Amino acid sequence: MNTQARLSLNLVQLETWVEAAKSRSDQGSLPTYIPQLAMVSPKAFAVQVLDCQGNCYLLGNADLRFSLMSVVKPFLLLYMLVELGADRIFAQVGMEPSDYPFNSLEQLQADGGWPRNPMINSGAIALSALLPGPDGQTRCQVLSDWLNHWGGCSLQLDYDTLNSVRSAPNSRNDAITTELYHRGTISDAIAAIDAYNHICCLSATVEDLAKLGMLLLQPPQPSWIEPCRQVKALMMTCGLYEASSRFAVQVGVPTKSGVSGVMLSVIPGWGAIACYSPPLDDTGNSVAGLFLIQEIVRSLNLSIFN
Ligand SMILES: NC(=O)CC[C@H](N)C(=O)O
Repeated sequence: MNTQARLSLNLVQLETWVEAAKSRSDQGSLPTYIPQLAMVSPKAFAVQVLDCQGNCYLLGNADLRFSLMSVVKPFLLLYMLVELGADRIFAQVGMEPSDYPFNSLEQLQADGGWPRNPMINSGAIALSALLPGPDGQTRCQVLSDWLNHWGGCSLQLDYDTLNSVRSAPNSRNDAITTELYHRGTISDAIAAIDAYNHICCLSATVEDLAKLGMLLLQPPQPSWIEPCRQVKALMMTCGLYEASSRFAVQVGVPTKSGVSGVMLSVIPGWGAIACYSPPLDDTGNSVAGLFLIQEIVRSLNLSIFN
């Protein structure tokens, strides 16, 4: 039970926190390994907060579309848990935090080819192998149709970013995929990495993302309650890679980041915070996003551990 009352948001406060967060973004840098992500404006910014009463707070550029990158991972996991069931999925990937960065081959090798969790690249590539369809495009369409239907959002494949991903071979992801294949975790390496690359390049606005967050907070069917709970637990323990534990202690809400600079927090009983600001810290998390979520959560007593 919460001993401290949770407060509601107002736009004036949000503006103050946004300005403070934006001023910190020059401490971060844009990723260069996907050329398209290095071409965006580091000043680009948008945030949408949707609460469980249906109130919506939006600041920044509402029309801005960005690729989900790793923020698609909780939703790939949700699809898998709902459609294939927890037994099948947790035979394919673990539920332990990772000690190494999100694209670590060493972690996968140390674990004998069994991905630590679905929030890192190895885990998401292993789950992409279970999406139905012959190729990445079809598999991505299956996932985006499903999410658009249930989330009431409009995810679209961003071909420019997909072409950019393909233009700069990612030796780490390729090596992870090869390892998964050789250890027998996946049987079709090409379809798995192709599907993974496609789904990371689904694009959204902060509104789309906040709606997806609400899906985790307000499961549309009773059978989704357990999958949604499991996804939120894994966002809390693994969503920010090596920074997950620190963020859980210091802030305390399930959160997922993506290398495009996107962040999503879901706060049971309260609402969702979707934020986009491209400059990243060393772990690959948005500098402004981390700060903004921390300010909102602390100021309004939203930690799930209160
Ligand atoms: N952290 C991320 O967002 C990683 C996603 C990106 N597509 C990659 O594989 O590197």
